[in-house]
Amino acid sequence: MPLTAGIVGLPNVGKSTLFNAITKAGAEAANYPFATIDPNVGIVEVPDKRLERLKELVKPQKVVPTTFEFTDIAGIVKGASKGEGLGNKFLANIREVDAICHVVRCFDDENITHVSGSVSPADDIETINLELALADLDSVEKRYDRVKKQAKSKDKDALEMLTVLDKIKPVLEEGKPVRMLDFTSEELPIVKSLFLLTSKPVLYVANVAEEDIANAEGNKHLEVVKNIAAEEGAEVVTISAAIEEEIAELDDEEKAMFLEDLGVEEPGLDKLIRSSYDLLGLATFFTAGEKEVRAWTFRKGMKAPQTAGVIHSDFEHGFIRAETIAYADYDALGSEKAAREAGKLRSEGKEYVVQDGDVILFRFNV
Ligand SMILES: Nc1ncnc2c1ncn2[C@@H]1O[C@H](COP(=O)(O)OP(=O)(O)OP(=O)(O)O)[C@@H](O)[C@H]1O
Repeated sequence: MPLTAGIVGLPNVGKSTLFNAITKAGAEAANYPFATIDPNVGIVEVPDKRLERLKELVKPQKVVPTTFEFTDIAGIVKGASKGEGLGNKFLANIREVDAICHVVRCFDDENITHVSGSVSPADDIETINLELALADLDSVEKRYDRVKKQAKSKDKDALEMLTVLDKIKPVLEEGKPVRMLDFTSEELPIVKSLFLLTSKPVLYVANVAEEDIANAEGNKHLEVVKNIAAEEGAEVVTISAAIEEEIAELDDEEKAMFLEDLGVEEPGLDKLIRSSYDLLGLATFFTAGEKEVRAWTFRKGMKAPQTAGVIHSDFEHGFIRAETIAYADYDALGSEKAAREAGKLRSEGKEYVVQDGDVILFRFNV
C-alpha cells in the first residue's frame, strides 16, 4: 500500500479546486497500468530535477518518475465527531490516511461564502482540530476505563498505557492535537498503537488569492496560519488553488511562461507534493539503464533488501548486493563507467541503509 496524504478542510476553502489541480496534473496513466482508479485518489508525479539530469546523462528510451497519492476527504462541519453531516465517514477516511493536508482559506472574496460568516484561519483550524480531538478523546476515554481496571492488578503493560493516557487526555480535553506532545522512545509505540487522528503529521495548506502568491508576506491570514503551525511544530505550504488548477492544464513551455508572469519559480503544487513526501519520511532512489531511467520511493531508514523489494519481491528475496553510486558522484562524474573507474561505485550488502538519491543496480538470485 502506498502512503497517502488526505486533503481536509472546512467547506468552501478550496479543497475541490486543489484536488482538481492534482487530478489534472495527474501522473501519466500509461506508466502505471495497474494503479487502482479510485475517484477520491489523485496520483501525481514527484517533481525531481535529479531525474532530468540522469535522463541527460544516460539518454534512456524511457523515463519514469515516482508518484505520490493524495486522497480527497469529504467535507467536515462542526459536530462531525458526533456524527453530524458526513461526520463518521469523514473520521473513517482520515483514519486511513498517513498524513493530513489541511487546507485553510486565506483569500478574501465576498462572492464566496464562508461557512462561519468571515474568513478566519484561526477559527477554521480550531474547528477541525477540535472535531478530531473530540473523536480521539472518545476513544481514549473508552480505553482509559478498561486499562484502569487492569492496572489495579499491577499489570505492567496496563500501567505503561495508563501513564501515556494520563499524558494525552488533558491535551485532548483542551481540544488540542496529540502531535503537540513530546513522547519518549518507550511511549511512542504505545501512542502509535492508539491510532489517534490528532497524532498524524499535518501540513497546513494556506490557500491565498492569486495576487498574493509571489509576495504572500503581507497576507495577515497567512501569518495566523504560520503562527499556529509553529506552535504545533507543523509545516505550511502557500498555494493559490484556483491558479494551480489553471497551471495543471498547461504544457511545459506555457507553464514556464505563466510562472514567470506570476513571479514564482515553481508551481505551488510541486511544493505541496515535496512537502507531503517529506512529511511522510519518504525518499527517492534511482535505477539508471539504457532502457529506462526511473525514480522509486522508499521510506527513510530502509535497508537495501527491503528497498529492492519496492521494485519486485524477487529482488528482495534473492538479494545479493546493491551496486550503489551516490547521486552527487553520478552527477559529477557523468556515467556509471566513470564512477566505477573513480572508485565511487560501492558494493553494498544486506545491512546498508539506502540514502536519498542513491543510483542502484540490485544483484539478485531468483
Ligand atoms: N485561492 C483562491 N482564490 C480565489 N478563489 C478561490 C481560491 N481557491 C478556491 N477559490 C474559489 O472558492 C470557491 C470554493 O472552492 P472549492 O469548491 O474548491 O471549495 P471546497 O473546499 O471544495 O468546498 P466544499 O467542501 O464545499 O466542496 C470556488 O468558487 C473556487 O473557485
